[in-house]
Amino acid sequence: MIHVLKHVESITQHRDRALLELGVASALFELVKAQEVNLYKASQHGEETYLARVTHVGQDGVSYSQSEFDEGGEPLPLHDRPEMIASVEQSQIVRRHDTERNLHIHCFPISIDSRVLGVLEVVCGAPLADDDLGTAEGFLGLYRNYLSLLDYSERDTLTGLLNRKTFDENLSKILGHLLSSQDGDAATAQRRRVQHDEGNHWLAVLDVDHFKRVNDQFGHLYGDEVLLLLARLMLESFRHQDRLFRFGGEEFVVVLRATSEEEVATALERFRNTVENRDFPQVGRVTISIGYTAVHARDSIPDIVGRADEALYFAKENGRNQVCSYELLLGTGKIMPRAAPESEMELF
Ligand SMILES: Nc1nc2c(ncn2[C@@H]2O[C@H](COP(=O)(O)OP(=O)(O)OP(=O)(O)O)[C@@H](O)[C@H]2O)c(=O)[nH]1
Repeated sequence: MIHVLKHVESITQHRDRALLELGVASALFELVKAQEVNLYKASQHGEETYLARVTHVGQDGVSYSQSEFDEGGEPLPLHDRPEMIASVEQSQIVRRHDTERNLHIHCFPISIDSRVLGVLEVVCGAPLADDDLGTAEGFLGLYRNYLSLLDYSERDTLTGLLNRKTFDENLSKILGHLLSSQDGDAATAQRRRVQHDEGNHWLAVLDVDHFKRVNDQFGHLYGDEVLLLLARLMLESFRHQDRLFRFGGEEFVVVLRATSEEEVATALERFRNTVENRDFPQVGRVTISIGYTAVHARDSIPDIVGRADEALYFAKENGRNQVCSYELLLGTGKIMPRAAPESEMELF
């Protein structure tokens, strides 16, 4: 009992998803004497659901993805693993005997508010006894509750998008990853490049045009409705690995991964066009302006946001309802380079 409580204490001291997940997997690995425990996260690509392994605890060691932006191992099409399909679709624990390896695989669905978030896989030499099944379910319940709390503190209450606090944390993690893949040894850098082969990171700031007029003409409630609908359109338009934030007011931020500037420009232009052609209830036509920039390893967060803001400011000053790239504006001489900090301070 004391042993179990120690695990609970260690799990609940984390405010970081990856550490929380690692804590749950390690606790189960030890308590039910598993051969390995894996946590898979579900994601949707079109019609197909994929599972990516984000946490692994086994006799060969421990591994986990360190960032929201690190998708972990290669996504696994769900149809390759029938026990996982059954677990996700029927939302119940499914057990399979892998006769080749003589292992018993137990799949526990992880869902919150009937949304399937993933699967916890517990691999053992023998089927789990009722007591151990109870332990696993208990830890899953703890994990789910804790995840809901984390989710609540990370989201903007009006739109449900990620909030400003989460933005700083996420972007710091990305910069940390970029730096370590630049500075690390060649093998690590190569592995990270493979993991990140979906391209570089870009940051876009989106702002509703003349939003004050919407509030003044239709009232604050309709203004809020516009923000809510806009957030929904963002969720529909951008890809699952792009991160969407509400920065406050009528300003939104998207952190995207793309292989080229054209790809980012196309995604943002498509979204601008979607908004322009949408009929917002009562309010009618709404447009947005967007500024974006590339994210580099040695960037600071204020610098990145400052560059995207400068491109946004240019879009606003030059007719609104358009997408502007900081780098393109700079390259064509439409804006001046931003002043470098006067001196670099070192703090000890
Ligand atoms: N309804 C609603 N309005 C908000 C919220 N947060 C900020 N606002 C309003 O958003 C408006 C922002 O106006 P401005 O920054 O002047 O810009 P704008 O009218 O959008 O004009 P441009 O950005 O120059 O195109 C203000 O009227 C704020 O009161 C919110 O959560 N809900």
